[in-house]
Amino acid sequence: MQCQLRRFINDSMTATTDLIVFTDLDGTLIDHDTYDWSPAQPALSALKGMSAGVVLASSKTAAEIIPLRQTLGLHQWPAIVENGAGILSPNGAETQDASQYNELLSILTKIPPALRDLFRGFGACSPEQVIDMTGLTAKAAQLAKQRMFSEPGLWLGTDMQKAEFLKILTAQGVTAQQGGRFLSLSFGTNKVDQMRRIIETYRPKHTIALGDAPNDVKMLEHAEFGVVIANPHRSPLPPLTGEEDGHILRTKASGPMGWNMAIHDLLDRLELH
Ligand SMILES: O=C(O)[C@@H](COP(=O)(O)O)O[C@H]1O[C@H](CO)[C@@H](O)[C@H](O)[C@H]1O
Repeated sequence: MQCQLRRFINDSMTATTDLIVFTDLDGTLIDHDTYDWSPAQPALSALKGMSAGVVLASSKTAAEIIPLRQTLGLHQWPAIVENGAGILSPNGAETQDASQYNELLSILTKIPPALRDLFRGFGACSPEQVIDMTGLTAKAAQLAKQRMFSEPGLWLGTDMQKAEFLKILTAQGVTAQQGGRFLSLSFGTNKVDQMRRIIETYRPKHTIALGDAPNDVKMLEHAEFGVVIANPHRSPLPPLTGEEDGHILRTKASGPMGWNMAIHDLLDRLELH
Protein backbone atom coordinates (compact mmCIF):
# COMPACT_ATOMS: atom_id res chain seq x y z
CA MET A 1 0.00 0.00 0.00
CA GLN A 2 2.84 2.42 0.90
CA CYS A 3 4.56 1.71 -2.38
CA GLN A 4 1.30 2.17 -4.23
CA LEU A 5 0.72 5.55 -2.57
CA ARG A 6 4.25 6.74 -3.32
CA ARG A 7 3.79 5.80 -6.94
CA PHE A 8 0.42 7.61 -7.06
CA ILE A 9 2.03 10.77 -5.68
CA ASN A 10 5.01 10.60 -8.05
CA ASP A 11 2.81 9.99 -11.08
CA SER A 12 0.55 12.89 -10.25
CA MET A 13 3.36 15.45 -9.66
CA THR A 14 3.12 16.86 -13.17
CA ALA A 15 -0.67 17.17 -13.48
CA THR A 16 -2.26 20.47 -12.49
CA THR A 17 -5.86 21.41 -12.95
CA ASP A 18 -8.39 24.07 -11.94
CA LEU A 19 -11.14 21.52 -11.40
CA ILE A 20 -11.43 17.93 -10.25
CA VAL A 21 -14.73 16.07 -10.55
CA PHE A 22 -15.13 13.06 -8.24
CA THR A 23 -17.83 10.75 -9.47
CA ASP A 24 -19.63 7.66 -8.28
CA LEU A 25 -20.37 5.15 -11.03
CA ASP A 26 -23.52 2.96 -10.83
CA GLY A 27 -26.65 5.13 -10.72
CA THR A 28 -24.55 8.27 -11.27
CA LEU A 29 -22.18 8.39 -14.28
CA ILE A 30 -23.49 4.97 -15.34
CA ASP A 31 -27.15 4.02 -15.71
CA HIS A 32 -28.41 1.87 -12.78
CA ASP A 33 -29.98 -0.76 -15.06
CA THR A 34 -28.14 -0.69 -18.39
CA TYR A 35 -24.67 0.40 -17.20
CA ASP A 36 -24.64 2.87 -20.14
CA TRP A 37 -22.73 6.12 -19.68
CA SER A 38 -23.10 7.62 -23.17
CA PRO A 39 -25.62 10.37 -22.18
CA ALA A 40 -22.79 11.91 -20.10
CA GLN A 41 -20.41 12.08 -23.09
CA PRO A 42 -21.01 15.80 -23.89
CA ALA A 43 -20.10 16.84 -20.33
CA LEU A 44 -17.13 14.43 -20.25
CA SER A 45 -15.86 16.00 -23.49
CA ALA A 46 -16.31 19.52 -22.09
CA LEU A 47 -14.27 18.54 -19.02
CA LYS A 48 -11.57 16.98 -21.18
CA GLY A 49 -11.47 20.13 -23.33
CA MET A 50 -10.61 22.22 -20.29
CA SER A 51 -8.16 19.62 -18.88
CA ALA A 52 -10.28 19.08 -15.79
CA GLY A 53 -9.64 15.95 -13.74
CA VAL A 54 -12.29 13.26 -13.47
CA VAL A 55 -11.74 10.75 -10.67
CA LEU A 56 -13.93 7.63 -10.73
CA ALA A 57 -14.95 6.78 -7.14
CA SER A 58 -16.87 3.56 -6.72
CA SER A 59 -17.43 0.43 -4.72
CA LYS A 60 -16.32 -1.39 -7.88
CA THR A 61 -13.06 -3.34 -7.92
CA ALA A 62 -9.77 -2.23 -9.48
CA ALA A 63 -10.28 -4.99 -12.06
CA GLU A 64 -13.57 -3.36 -13.10
CA ILE A 65 -12.36 0.24 -13.00
CA ILE A 66 -9.09 -0.17 -14.94
CA PRO A 67 -10.77 -0.99 -18.31
CA LEU A 68 -13.61 1.47 -17.72
CA ARG A 69 -11.18 4.31 -16.90
CA GLN A 70 -9.31 3.49 -20.11
CA THR A 71 -12.51 3.44 -22.21
CA LEU A 72 -13.56 6.80 -20.77
CA GLY A 73 -10.11 8.26 -21.57
CA LEU A 74 -9.53 9.04 -17.89
CA HIS A 75 -6.41 6.90 -17.31
CA GLN A 76 -4.29 10.00 -16.57
CA TRP A 77 -6.26 10.47 -13.31
CA PRO A 78 -6.24 8.36 -10.16
CA ALA A 79 -9.35 6.34 -9.32
CA ILE A 80 -10.92 5.33 -6.02
CA VAL A 81 -11.86 1.65 -5.75
CA GLU A 82 -13.87 -0.53 -3.35
CA ASN A 83 -15.45 2.40 -1.49
CA GLY A 84 -12.13 4.11 -0.77
CA ALA A 85 -10.22 1.07 0.45
CA GLY A 86 -7.91 1.27 -2.54
CA ILE A 87 -6.59 3.82 -5.00
CA LEU A 88 -5.38 3.34 -8.55
CA SER A 89 -2.51 5.59 -9.57
CA PRO A 90 -2.70 7.56 -12.84
CA ASN A 91 -2.08 5.14 -15.71
CA GLY A 92 -1.54 2.40 -13.15
CA ALA A 93 -2.95 -1.09 -13.09
CA GLU A 94 -1.56 -2.18 -9.74
CA THR A 95 -2.00 -5.69 -8.52
CA GLN A 96 -3.59 -5.15 -5.14
CA ASP A 97 -3.19 -7.48 -2.20
CA ALA A 98 -6.30 -9.50 -1.27
CA SER A 99 -5.35 -10.18 2.36
CA GLN A 100 -7.98 -7.73 3.72
CA TYR A 101 -10.69 -9.40 1.65
CA ASN A 102 -9.68 -12.83 2.85
CA GLU A 103 -9.72 -11.60 6.45
CA LEU A 104 -13.20 -10.16 5.90
CA LEU A 105 -14.49 -13.47 4.52
CA SER A 106 -12.93 -15.31 7.43
CA ILE A 107 -14.72 -12.98 9.93
CA LEU A 108 -18.00 -13.67 8.11
CA THR A 109 -17.57 -17.44 8.46
CA LYS A 110 -17.49 -17.04 12.26
CA ILE A 111 -20.91 -15.35 12.44
CA PRO A 112 -23.73 -17.68 13.57
CA PRO A 113 -25.22 -19.26 10.41
CA ALA A 114 -28.77 -18.05 11.24
CA LEU A 115 -27.54 -14.47 10.70
CA ARG A 116 -24.73 -15.10 8.25
CA ASP A 117 -27.04 -16.82 5.76
CA LEU A 118 -29.15 -13.65 5.56
CA PHE A 119 -26.24 -11.85 3.85
CA ARG A 120 -25.71 -13.01 0.25
CA GLY A 121 -22.19 -11.75 -0.45
CA PHE A 122 -20.39 -11.86 -3.81
CA GLY A 123 -17.72 -14.14 -2.32
CA ALA A 124 -20.23 -16.89 -1.56
CA CYS A 125 -21.96 -16.52 -4.94
CA SER A 126 -21.23 -18.30 -8.20
CA PRO A 127 -20.56 -16.05 -11.24
CA GLU A 128 -24.12 -16.88 -12.43
CA GLN A 129 -25.62 -15.68 -9.14
CA VAL A 130 -23.63 -12.41 -9.38
CA ILE A 131 -24.97 -11.95 -12.92
CA ASP A 132 -28.53 -12.50 -11.62
CA MET A 133 -28.11 -10.05 -8.74
CA THR A 134 -26.45 -7.31 -10.78
CA GLY A 135 -27.46 -7.64 -14.43
CA LEU A 136 -23.74 -7.46 -15.34
CA THR A 137 -22.37 -9.41 -18.30
CA ALA A 138 -20.46 -12.62 -17.53
CA LYS A 139 -17.12 -10.88 -18.15
CA ALA A 140 -18.06 -7.87 -15.98
CA ALA A 141 -19.35 -10.13 -13.18
CA GLN A 142 -16.02 -11.96 -13.16
CA LEU A 143 -14.21 -8.62 -12.71
CA ALA A 144 -16.63 -7.63 -9.90
CA LYS A 145 -15.70 -10.84 -8.07
CA GLN A 146 -11.98 -9.94 -8.08
CA ARG A 147 -12.21 -8.19 -4.70
CA MET A 148 -9.28 -7.06 -2.55
CA PHE A 149 -10.91 -5.15 0.32
CA SER A 150 -14.70 -5.18 0.50
CA GLU A 151 -17.66 -7.56 0.29
CA PRO A 152 -20.90 -6.32 -1.29
CA GLY A 153 -24.05 -8.34 -0.82
CA LEU A 154 -27.82 -8.40 -0.48
CA TRP A 155 -29.42 -8.32 2.97
CA LEU A 156 -32.26 -10.86 3.02
CA GLY A 157 -33.42 -10.47 6.64
CA THR A 158 -35.25 -7.88 8.72
CA ASP A 159 -33.83 -4.55 9.92
CA MET A 160 -33.55 -5.96 13.45
CA GLN A 161 -31.58 -8.96 12.24
CA LYS A 162 -29.38 -6.61 10.21
CA ALA A 163 -28.65 -4.51 13.32
CA GLU A 164 -27.61 -7.69 15.17
CA PHE A 165 -25.42 -8.82 12.24
CA LEU A 166 -23.73 -5.41 12.04
CA LYS A 167 -23.19 -5.28 15.82
CA ILE A 168 -21.18 -8.51 15.66
CA LEU A 169 -19.20 -7.19 12.68
CA THR A 170 -18.52 -3.80 14.31
CA ALA A 171 -16.89 -5.58 17.25
CA GLN A 172 -14.44 -7.06 14.69
CA GLY A 173 -13.68 -3.65 13.10
CA VAL A 174 -15.94 -4.23 10.09
CA THR A 175 -18.34 -1.50 8.95
CA ALA A 176 -21.15 -1.48 6.39
CA GLN A 177 -22.05 1.08 3.74
CA GLN A 178 -25.10 1.12 1.50
CA GLY A 179 -24.41 1.53 -2.21
CA GLY A 180 -27.01 1.91 -4.95
CA ARG A 181 -27.79 -1.83 -4.82
CA PHE A 182 -25.70 -3.58 -2.20
CA LEU A 183 -24.63 -3.42 1.41
CA SER A 184 -20.84 -3.33 1.31
CA LEU A 185 -18.70 -4.57 4.20
CA SER A 186 -15.14 -3.33 4.73
CA PHE A 187 -12.64 -2.31 7.39
CA GLY A 188 -13.99 1.23 7.74
CA THR A 189 -12.94 2.97 4.56
CA ASN A 190 -14.94 5.61 2.68
CA LYS A 191 -14.55 7.30 -0.70
CA VAL A 192 -13.94 10.65 1.04
CA ASP A 193 -10.67 9.38 2.61
CA GLN A 194 -9.05 8.98 -0.81
CA MET A 195 -10.78 12.13 -2.12
CA ARG A 196 -9.05 14.20 0.60
CA ARG A 197 -5.71 12.64 -0.33
CA ILE A 198 -6.17 13.39 -4.03
CA ILE A 199 -7.19 17.01 -3.31
CA GLU A 200 -4.09 17.44 -1.12
CA THR A 201 -1.91 16.16 -3.96
CA TYR A 202 -3.39 18.08 -6.91
CA ARG A 203 -4.72 21.16 -5.05
CA PRO A 204 -7.42 22.05 -7.62
CA LYS A 205 -9.15 25.45 -7.32
CA HIS A 206 -12.58 23.82 -7.58
CA THR A 207 -14.06 20.44 -6.73
CA ILE A 208 -17.36 18.83 -7.71
CA ALA A 209 -18.61 15.44 -6.47
CA LEU A 210 -21.56 13.48 -7.85
CA GLY A 211 -23.33 10.46 -6.34
CA ASP A 212 -26.69 8.83 -5.64
CA ALA A 213 -26.37 6.60 -2.57
CA PRO A 214 -25.44 6.68 1.13
CA ASN A 215 -21.86 5.54 0.37
CA ASP A 216 -21.40 8.84 -1.56
CA VAL A 217 -22.69 11.26 1.10
CA LYS A 218 -19.36 12.19 2.75
CA MET A 219 -17.78 12.77 -0.66
CA LEU A 220 -20.68 15.05 -1.71
CA GLU A 221 -20.49 17.03 1.53
CA HIS A 222 -16.73 17.49 1.25
CA ALA A 223 -16.80 18.94 -2.30
CA GLU A 224 -17.22 22.60 -3.15
CA PHE A 225 -20.34 21.44 -5.02
CA GLY A 226 -21.99 18.11 -4.26
CA VAL A 227 -24.56 16.80 -6.73
CA VAL A 228 -27.15 14.23 -5.66
CA ILE A 229 -28.15 12.37 -8.80
CA ALA A 230 -31.79 11.24 -8.76
CA ASN A 231 -32.19 7.47 -8.53
CA PRO A 232 -35.80 6.29 -8.90
CA HIS A 233 -34.74 2.81 -7.70
CA ARG A 234 -34.13 3.97 -4.14
CA SER A 235 -35.53 6.46 -1.62
CA PRO A 236 -33.95 9.92 -1.97
CA LEU A 237 -30.97 10.73 0.24
CA PRO A 238 -31.99 12.77 3.33
CA PRO A 239 -30.93 16.45 3.49
CA LEU A 240 -27.14 16.66 3.51
CA THR A 241 -24.91 18.94 5.55
CA GLY A 242 -24.58 22.23 3.66
CA GLU A 243 -27.66 21.64 1.55
CA GLU A 244 -29.30 24.82 2.85
CA ASP A 245 -26.30 26.99 1.81
CA GLY A 246 -26.56 25.90 -1.83
CA HIS A 247 -23.44 23.75 -2.03
CA ILE A 248 -25.54 20.61 -2.55
CA LEU A 249 -27.60 20.33 -5.75
CA ARG A 250 -30.13 17.68 -6.72
CA THR A 251 -30.87 16.63 -10.28
CA LYS A 252 -34.31 15.76 -11.64
CA ALA A 253 -32.92 13.48 -14.34
CA SER A 254 -31.32 10.21 -13.22
CA GLY A 255 -27.96 8.58 -14.02
CA PRO A 256 -25.76 9.87 -16.85
CA MET A 257 -28.45 12.25 -18.13
CA GLY A 258 -28.56 14.01 -14.74
CA TRP A 259 -24.74 13.92 -14.63
CA ASN A 260 -24.49 15.64 -18.01
CA MET A 261 -26.92 18.40 -17.06
CA ALA A 262 -25.38 19.01 -13.63
CA ILE A 263 -21.83 19.34 -15.00
CA HIS A 264 -22.91 21.81 -17.70
CA ASP A 265 -24.82 23.82 -15.09
CA LEU A 266 -21.84 23.94 -12.72
CA LEU A 267 -19.32 24.81 -15.45
CA ASP A 268 -21.58 27.80 -16.26
CA ARG A 269 -21.80 28.80 -12.59
CA LEU A 270 -18.04 28.52 -12.14
CA GLU A 271 -17.55 30.32 -15.48
CA LEU A 272 -15.22 27.56 -16.57
CA HIS A 273 -16.72 26.94 -20.04
O1 LIG B 1 -22.41 -1.27 -4.05
C1 LIG B 1 -23.22 -1.18 -5.00
O2 LIG B 1 -24.43 -1.09 -4.85
C2 LIG B 1 -22.67 -1.22 -6.44
C3 LIG B 1 -22.51 0.18 -6.98
O3 LIG B 1 -21.42 0.85 -6.45
P1 LIG B 1 -21.10 2.41 -6.80
O4 LIG B 1 -22.46 3.11 -6.86
O5 LIG B 1 -20.42 2.48 -8.16
O6 LIG B 1 -20.24 2.87 -5.67
O7 LIG B 1 -21.41 -1.93 -6.46
C4 LIG B 1 -21.49 -3.35 -6.38
O8 LIG B 1 -22.31 -3.85 -7.44
C5 LIG B 1 -21.80 -3.56 -8.75
C6 LIG B 1 -22.79 -4.11 -9.78
O9 LIG B 1 -24.06 -3.57 -9.59
C7 LIG B 1 -20.43 -4.17 -8.94
O10 LIG B 1 -19.94 -3.79 -10.21
C8 LIG B 1 -19.48 -3.71 -7.84
O11 LIG B 1 -18.26 -4.41 -7.87
C9 LIG B 1 -20.10 -3.93 -6.46
O12 LIG B 1 -19.28 -3.40 -5.45
